[in-house]
Amino acid sequence: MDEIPVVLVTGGAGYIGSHAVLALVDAGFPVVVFDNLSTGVRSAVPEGVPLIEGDIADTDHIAEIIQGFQIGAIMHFAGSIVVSESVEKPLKYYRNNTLNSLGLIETCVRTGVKHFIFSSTAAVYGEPETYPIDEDAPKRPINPYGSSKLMTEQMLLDTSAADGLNTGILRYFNVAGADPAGRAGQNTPAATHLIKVAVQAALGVRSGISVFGTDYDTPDGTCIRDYIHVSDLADAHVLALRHLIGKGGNLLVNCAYGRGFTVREVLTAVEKVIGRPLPVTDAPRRAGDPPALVAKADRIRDLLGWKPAHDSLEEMVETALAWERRVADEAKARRVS
Ligand SMILES: NC(=O)c1ccc[n+]([C@@H]2O[C@H](COP(=O)([O-])OP(=O)(O)OC[C@H]3O[C@@H](n4cnc5c(N)ncnc54)[C@H](O)[C@@H]3O)[C@@H](O)[C@H]2O)c1
Ligand SMILES: O=c1ccn([C@@H]2O[C@H](COP(=O)(O)OP(=O)(O)O[C@H]3O[C@H](CO)[C@H](O)[C@H](O)[C@H]3O)[C@@H](O)[C@H]2O)c(=O)[nH]1
Repeated sequence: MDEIPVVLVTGGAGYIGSHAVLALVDAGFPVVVFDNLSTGVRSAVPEGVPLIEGDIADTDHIAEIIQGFQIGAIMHFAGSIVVSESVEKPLKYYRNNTLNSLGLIETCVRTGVKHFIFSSTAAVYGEPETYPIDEDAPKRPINPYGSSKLMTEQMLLDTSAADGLNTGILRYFNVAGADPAGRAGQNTPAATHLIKVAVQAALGVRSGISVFGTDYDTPDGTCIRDYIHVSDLADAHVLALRHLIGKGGNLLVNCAYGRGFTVREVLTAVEKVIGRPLPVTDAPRRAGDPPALVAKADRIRDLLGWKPAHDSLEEMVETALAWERRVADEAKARRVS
């Protein structure tokens, strides 16, 4: 590989961004993190990696950083991510995920950044008519979160065609787990993700867990999702960057394993790992939730040679649990001292 760009990671203090930072550093890329710490935390950024606190809305600040650090590639994780909140506060999502991305993309073009990798989502597909969902399936988001991300995808594709920005659009399905070496995990205390909430309930950090919707048209009535381990996803980002550096152009891939689990199956896996039942309550459907999202996940393997290394539900649960135990132990130690 002839070019080793300095990579600016927006949202690098967050859950997925912090794992991508580890993967980039492990692969030998110089990295700079930019984050407003709205949900991310300073401690998620490894020692030796500069963390610049700021908001992606501040394009002058971004331009200064791009020029100062001679940034050649951007991985854009910063955004608002809670589907149900997007239904209640759509404009927050259009501002942070669409408008702020527009400013960032414009700044990249203006300052000559060559490569841009974007965190998109399975939520762009809405309620697909055929399964598994391939990348060319119709995009009909059913919540503002998905719409806000789809608009950014389109801006990137158009900018790539007009200005030659090499663009990687990575549509993540449901991301779970934590770094198997224990260096990172999901830090957001109010996180809403199923596996995170379930392991917190297992440890008594939460009093229990609700199953949102038990009357979906699925084998056990609960929603189906295609869960992907965060470290496999982080590796996919490094491969995507290498692909753009080597080949240029565009890349648009689903990031998933291509198989789904119901909410109840996930909770059973957590119970198996902890060896006891969870305090589970059935609850009404949550706004904006599609019944099933399972990917056709061949393109990422074919184009990038991606080989998942952590693709068992058990490992996702175990690594999430190990991280949550560590966070709980640290909090306990702080209370005692
Ligand atoms: N977690 C998932 O299952 C999932 C699935 C699909 C797509 N995604 C996408 O992946 C990306 C990362 O998600 P995550 O789960 O790591 O969430 P996260 O909340 O842990 O990380 C987002 C990070 O962006 C920062 N941020 C938010 N708005 C910002 C702004 N205006 N300026 C600067 N920093 C800002 C936050 O402080 C945080 O560190 C998001 O774009 C999300 O939409 C996540
Ligand atoms: O306490 C909980 C939490 C979740 N669920 C259910 O578990 C499934 C997964 O929910 P998550 O909140 O873990 O994830 P989402 O599918 O809502 O959304 C996630 O994956 C999407 C892509 O599939 C988006 O990108 C989004 O950012 C990301 O949070 C859903 O059916 C949800 O209703 C529960 O039953 N109880």
